[in-house]
Order: sequence, then C-alpha cells, then structure tokens
Amino acid sequence: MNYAKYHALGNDYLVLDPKDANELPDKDAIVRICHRNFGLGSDGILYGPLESDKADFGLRIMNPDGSEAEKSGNGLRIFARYLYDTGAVKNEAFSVDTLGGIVTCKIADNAESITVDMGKVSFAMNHIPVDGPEQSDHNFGQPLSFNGKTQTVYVADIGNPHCVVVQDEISAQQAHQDGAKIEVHEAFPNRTNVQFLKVIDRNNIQIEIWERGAGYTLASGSSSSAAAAVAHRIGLCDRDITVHMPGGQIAIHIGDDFAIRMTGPATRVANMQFDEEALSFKVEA
Ligand SMILES: N[C@@H](CCC[C@H](N)C(=O)O)C(=O)O
Repeated sequence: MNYAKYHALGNDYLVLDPKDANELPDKDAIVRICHRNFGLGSDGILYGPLESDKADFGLRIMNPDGSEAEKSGNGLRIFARYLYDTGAVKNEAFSVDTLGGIVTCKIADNAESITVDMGKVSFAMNHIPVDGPEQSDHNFGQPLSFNGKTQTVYVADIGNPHCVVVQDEISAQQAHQDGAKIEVHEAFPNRTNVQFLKVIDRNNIQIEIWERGAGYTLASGSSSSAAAAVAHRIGLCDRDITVHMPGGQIAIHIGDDFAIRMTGPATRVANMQFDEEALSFKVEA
C-alpha cells in the first residue's frame, strides 16, 4: 500500500489516497502502520481526497490509536500540500469537508506557506461532551483536578475538542504527565486534546501539546488555534498571534466571532510502501 509521508513542523502524517485503497485500513492496521518501530511511523493517517457533496474534497483524519479525529490543522495543511503536489489544485482557494466542518485552504509561495480558514472556535461546549457544569461564555474557565492538584482549564472547540491550561512556565515533561491524565479525565467523555500555554507577550504564545489519540506531538494546528483563541478570549493576547511549539511556529489570526485563520508550512518527506507482512508480526505485550 502506497503512503505519502509529510510533516508539518514535526507533526507527521501519512496520506493514503483512495485511488490506491478502496477503504481505510481497520483500527489494528492503523495502529501498526503508524507505529514508529513496528510500522511506517506517524502521528496519524489522512484518507483522501474523497468525494463530497458539500466541498471540493472530502477528508478523513485518523489518529495513531485508530480513533477518528474531526479536524486537524497540520493534517489539513499537509492534505492541501498533497493535493498541490499531485496536481489536483493550484493556487486557487479550495474547500475541504471534514467531520469537524468545512474549511478553506489556500497555497502560496510555491507551497512554502499554506493558509487554512479553520472555522470558528466555540467556548460553549455544545458538541464536546464535558461532564460537570454547563460551559458557556459566562463560566469560561473551570477548575479541574488531576495528578493531585486543581487548576483552572479552558475548553475550546474548533471542530475537535481542546483543553487549555495557562501557566507561567511549561515543559514537555508536564505535557507527558498531566496531558495524559487530562486527555482521559472523566470530565471529557470523548477525551480531549490538551495544551499547556505560556504567554510570551500580546502577540506570541508558547505551547506544549498532548494530543488525543496520539500523545505528545511537536506541533498541532488545531491546538495552536484553540490556545490562541483562549489567550485572546481571556484578554492576554491580541488578534495576531505567533504560536511557538517545539517543532516550529504557526501564525494565527483571530477574526470576528473567533474565526481562525492559520498559516504555516507542510513538508514532503517520502513516498513509502507499507508491506502487509508487518501486520502479521506478533508484538509481545
Ligand atoms: N495534529 C492535529 C490534531 C489531530 C487530531 C487530534 N489528535 C484529535 O483527536 O482531535 C492538528 O494539527 O490539529
């Protein structure tokens, strides 16, 4: 099976084109294909371009644990780059239908820069299952207990769910320890992506990320969107925010009603062939 591997600031995806595969691999196969030792290795699989009656292209986004994500900012930039590389699009704007809504993508500077209109961030959690008090603009910021402490967290939805923790200092180690706990906290029956956010100044933030279904990642576009929106919503940042992550930087513009425009790169890595033999190897627990 042929996969095109790309990364967006170190957040790597394998693109599986339906012309090469009639259907997505099953959950176990996805886990194996994404495994960094027993498979090709990636933070997820992008299955597309699919037909859509609502947009120019349809896309399904799979996490490396085999679960399906509604949206992925880096995944969308990578998918846009794949469409450009395969000649399906040029420099015109085009729309992509995801489970988390329709987005618009535009490629510039010979594909060195890709902009995605990600949709609007919602802080009133109508579609993220959140147990506990109803989330709304009036009670934005909730105490959450994890790992023996209680901190204020901010939930934000940009098609997929996010939980933002604002702190003076952040670290990869904390993202591993606390992120893993918050992802599966009982407050989030559908699990959540987690960002630890440090405000640098009114136009720059730094985040460490723990992704739902993927774990620690070097960058995330929907996380950047959610974290920037929270920083603006609580009055710490303006509308143009550079998000600094271990893998690099993404530019976020926050428009009216928290409509997010995200700009960043996507880089081609390889064309890879997955051998079915890897599926039958028994991994000792
Ligand atoms: N890496 C992504 C987010 C991918 C989906 C996420 N793990 C989820 O389950 O919602 C990004 O760049 O946004």
